[in-house]
Amino acid sequence: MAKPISIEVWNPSGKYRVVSTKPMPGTRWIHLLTDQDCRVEICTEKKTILSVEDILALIGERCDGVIGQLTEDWGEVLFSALRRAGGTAFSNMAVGYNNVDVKAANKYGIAVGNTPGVLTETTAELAASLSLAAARRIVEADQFMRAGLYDGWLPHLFVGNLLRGQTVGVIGAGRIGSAYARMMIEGFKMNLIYYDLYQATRLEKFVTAYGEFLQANGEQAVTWKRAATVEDVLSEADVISLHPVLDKTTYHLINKERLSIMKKEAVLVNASRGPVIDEAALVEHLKANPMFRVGLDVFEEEPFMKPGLAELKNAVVVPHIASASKWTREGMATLAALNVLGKIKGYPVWSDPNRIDSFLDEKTVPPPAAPSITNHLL
Ligand SMILES: NC(=O)c1ccc[n+]([C@@H]2O[C@H](COP(=O)([O-])OP(=O)(O)OC[C@H]3O[C@@H](n4cnc5c(N)ncnc54)[C@H](O)[C@@H]3O)[C@@H](O)[C@H]2O)c1
Ligand SMILES: O=C(O)[C@H](O)CO
Repeated sequence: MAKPISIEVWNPSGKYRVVSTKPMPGTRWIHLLTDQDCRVEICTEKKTILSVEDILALIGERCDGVIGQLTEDWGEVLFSALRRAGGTAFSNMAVGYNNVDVKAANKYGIAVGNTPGVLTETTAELAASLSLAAARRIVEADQFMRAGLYDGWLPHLFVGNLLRGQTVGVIGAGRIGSAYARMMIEGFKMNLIYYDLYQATRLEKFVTAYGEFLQANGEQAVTWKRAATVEDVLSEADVISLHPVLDKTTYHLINKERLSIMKKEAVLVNASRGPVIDEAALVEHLKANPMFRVGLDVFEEEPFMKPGLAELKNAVVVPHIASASKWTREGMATLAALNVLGKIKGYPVWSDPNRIDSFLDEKTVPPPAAPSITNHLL
């Protein structure tokens, strides 16, 4: 018999049963559900990554909707079980939903929600932090200090890269990629080259206007270029940050060949999804090119790093924390809960998943809508 899963229950007499596979920050998301007649069951198992079997046990015989996490494998098995339990709604507590088999969800009539917008600036700020940390060798220098090795200022000590006036490359100039680009351009007066399947018109207008502003103030204008190929970005840029969705077009987008065309002293940042980079090829490239630096928030086979990466001084590594600010994580929990509630209640999908502020204002009642449903099943 399967081991029972430990849960915390809110509003036991609620009509609709909503399960969250993890405790999530804040309590607003819980109250939004319980105020609308939901019984909320939160999995409190200590285990970090739940298996499909664990989640099947959580879904049980009757379940209206589930809030899940990007570490879980949401496919045929779970969606069919959710359907059998009478469920119609699932939401990831994440904007990325490459862990979800949307075709399987469609087959069982389950709406799939995600949490865009609320994490855009937070994630871009972490990508900017990784860019600076890698360019200026912050982690290496910190370790040096703590090891008691500093015995005085030296002309060559931890010399890194200057960002001002250099070129920032962005691959995937959607919400986060564009926010990151604006930070690097406005903050460090970098020029932009980007690659995306679509034109980033608002970003281009921003760079043009900022360039004109700088010029009017006697400074050199910043410039932008939309690249025709990924290779153009990789060969031209000094700092490159990856922000595309993960799908079959972006799997191993950065591979051995593409690493080889990058500048020897370039900085590469990844706060999108690990498999966008062939991590084994990256380790080899970092070993062969000690002046090439990376800042990584995500890894190909989380929670693991490919052999050799942890020993490399030219890599800054953090554990998938790009959206980890209190406001953002509470907002993600709220959006995920409202996606599930919206489907249960039969509300329409919000018209613009890029404008979700009205769901996040704690002082007002959120609109009767599901903030972001990716498969239009409402
Ligand atoms: N590290 C983290 O904690 C964290 C946090 C938030 C988001 N993310 C990841 O970042 C991704 C982007 O989030 P977003 O809100 O900016 O999404 P978005 O949809 O606004 O942007 C994604 C962009 O990728 C582009 N794209 C798709 N295929 C491409 C290709 N083959 N080549 C180049 N560009 C391509 C799209 O056109 C789009 O502009 C998410 O899907 C998620 O995986 C990670
Ligand atoms: O896709 C996402 O939202 C992240 O990876 C976690 O914030």
